[in-house]
Amino acid sequence: MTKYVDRPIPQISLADFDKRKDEITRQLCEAAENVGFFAIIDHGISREELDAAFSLSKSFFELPQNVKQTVALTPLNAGYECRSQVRPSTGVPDEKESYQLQFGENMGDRWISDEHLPGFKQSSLAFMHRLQAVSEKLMICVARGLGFPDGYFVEAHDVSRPNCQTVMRLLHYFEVPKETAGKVYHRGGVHADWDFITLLLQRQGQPGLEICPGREVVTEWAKGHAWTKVACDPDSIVCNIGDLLMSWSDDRFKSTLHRVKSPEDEGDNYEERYSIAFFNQPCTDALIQGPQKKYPMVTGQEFTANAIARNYKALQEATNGAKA
Ligand SMILES: O=C(O)CCC(=O)C(=O)O
Ligand SMILES: [Fe+2]
Repeated sequence: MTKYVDRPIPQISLADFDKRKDEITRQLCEAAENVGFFAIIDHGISREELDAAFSLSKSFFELPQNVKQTVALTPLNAGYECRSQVRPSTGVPDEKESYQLQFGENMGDRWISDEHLPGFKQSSLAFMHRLQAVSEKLMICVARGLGFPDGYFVEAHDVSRPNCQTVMRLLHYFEVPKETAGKVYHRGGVHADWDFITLLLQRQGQPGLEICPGREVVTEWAKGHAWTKVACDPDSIVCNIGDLLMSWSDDRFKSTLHRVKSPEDEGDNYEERYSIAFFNQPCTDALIQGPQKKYPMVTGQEFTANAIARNYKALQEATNGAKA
């Protein structure tokens, strides 16, 4: 049985943003320093827009496998993958499929064609811009909180530039058999995100996301630690700090371990699950260094490459360890 502990996940309203920037900055900094997760409400994206985005996602995942494979995942994190993401924490692929969409040149020819899904690219990009607009509000507050000019992080994540690396990820977790016969079906193994801030959208009645604050446990992938269930409210956007912002804030803001629970305990969600994650990533030439200069300056490209290499190394160690 998993150990659980109730930790409050702060809720932050973005209503009257222009008038309330300083108040929101205070709330956001407190959440980022202590929990690493918070939920935003009054973000301006309507229930209809959210429903439409999930319908679009479903229409993609319902395509035949050979059609989805026409946009197979590239090393630049664009395109479709199925049961291929292996987390260092588990050593086996997550029971899911996902489609990574980017604004910039990394996307190449990985958009599903209009022939298969008319208007998919246009509708997805329009929705990505809506999530970008919400992200930019958070970036302004983070900049204020860290003593940078308001536009500092917005410029570093400018999605109108071809070298932008921001990703919207459509996720579909497969149904898990109720009789697991001892097999653990990992949905989203324990990990921390390596981006700036992640925005996560969930569907009513499709829970599963759990967090484990305490960066010190990262090397053990939170095994044996107490988890907190994140409420599955379709009107709020769950946000978490990623490794990039942790580093860019000289470790003041915490990138938090999280997972999508493997259904195995009483009351777990065994049904299929859809979610949408929006990973704010810097332009490749953005220069990254915190106000106290705790870490050497790196470019956006170097930061992302280092994160991928670190993950790969951890994976090698985990899978070699499992074989030994
Ligand atoms: O689907 C979810 O709820 C979380 C997804 C996630 O953590 C990720 O893709 O990094
Ligand atoms: Fe994540």
